Amino acid sequence: MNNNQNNRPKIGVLLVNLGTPEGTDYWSIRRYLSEFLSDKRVIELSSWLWQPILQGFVLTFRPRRLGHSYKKIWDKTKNKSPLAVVTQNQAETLELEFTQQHICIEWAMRYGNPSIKKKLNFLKDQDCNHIFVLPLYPQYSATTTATVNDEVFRTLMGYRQQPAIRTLFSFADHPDYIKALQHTIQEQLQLLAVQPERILLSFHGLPLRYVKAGDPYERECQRTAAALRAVLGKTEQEMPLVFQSRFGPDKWLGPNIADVITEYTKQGIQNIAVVAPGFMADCLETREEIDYEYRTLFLSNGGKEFTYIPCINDHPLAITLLKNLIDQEIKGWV
Ligand SMILES: C=CC1=C(C)c2cc3[nH]c(cc4nc(cc5[nH]c(cc1n2)c(C)c5CCC(=O)O)C(CCC(=O)O)=C4C)c(C)c3C=C
Ligand SMILES: [Fe+2]
Ligand SMILES: [Fe+2]
Repeated sequence: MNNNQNNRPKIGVLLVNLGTPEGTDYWSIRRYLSEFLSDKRVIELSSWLWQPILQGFVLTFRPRRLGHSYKKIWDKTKNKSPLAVVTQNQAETLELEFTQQHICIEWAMRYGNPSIKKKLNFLKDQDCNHIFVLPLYPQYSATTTATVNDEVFRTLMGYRQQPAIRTLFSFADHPDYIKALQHTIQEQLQLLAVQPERILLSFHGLPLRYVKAGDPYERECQRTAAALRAVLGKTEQEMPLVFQSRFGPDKWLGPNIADVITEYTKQGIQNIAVVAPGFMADCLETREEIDYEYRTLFLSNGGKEFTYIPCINDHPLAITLLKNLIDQEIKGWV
């Protein structure tokens, strides 16, 4: 029963990230990948074609290989994946910023747990009749932001009394986001005896056909890259935009980070840094793929210094960014 039926808004905020397995064992990873890769926003193929490949081939072999990768980065103290640890920290730290205003801050994962449905039900039980959904993706893509919104509205289909909802398109060049990135980059560079010859801005890739069909993600990444170069005073050559995490046989957005790194080593470039501005939290794609796989690739091809610059995670400037995004979006409700 909603005790808050009058006009007085009670506000809930739901931070949503991608999702991650609950363990490093075969079945935990299989469950997670099966939900993720069955999402038609993510894999745009007919189910007749894709499900037999997914269930028969991908989910037979990939979970075992991924299990080894997740084990390398697993948070052993909390027995959780870093993506879950950081997202929870972000929400809990943010909550402290809003105690005066009685705004409920919750976090959810698009795939796996805690689910969007569970957290929306929780906010409903707290009488939140105004909910701001904040997908933790700085750059919009239908494969990430839109599928969060889909899931939110699918859940609301089961509500007789629906809350007012706001969503966020993106924050690709929001000044507070750029400031948080600028700070983490400069902080890491200050620790280095010799400055890198290149700082790669590495973003999660996307199949090229999605971009050709109208997904604005590539432009969104370019906006972030341009804003970062401007504040750091770097050229495109010094700070190139690259894409990582290719999956499947499709042609993906380029340039691919592995090709760029290999080319650098051929040119005799010996000192590089990599930052992944598209990720709000360190995860498999940064800690394992960049900091381990691409480091190994660079060093084994003759590179000398490889610096991985962490994501903004729960740095105070990341919390300021999230706080300001919330303040900006709930205006008119308070
Ligand atoms: C066609 C497949 C995929 C698309 C499209 C895609 C887009 C996309 N993903 C992220 C962020 C993350 N992806 C992560 C892992 C991951 N991504 C895919 C596939 C696609 N992603 C797979 C199969 C996996 C699992 C790992 C693997 O099998 O290689 C993660 C990390 C999760 C973790 O547990 O740490 C993130 C984060 C974005 C931003 C994006 C679109 C731009
Ligand atoms: Fe700092
Ligand atoms: Fe992905």
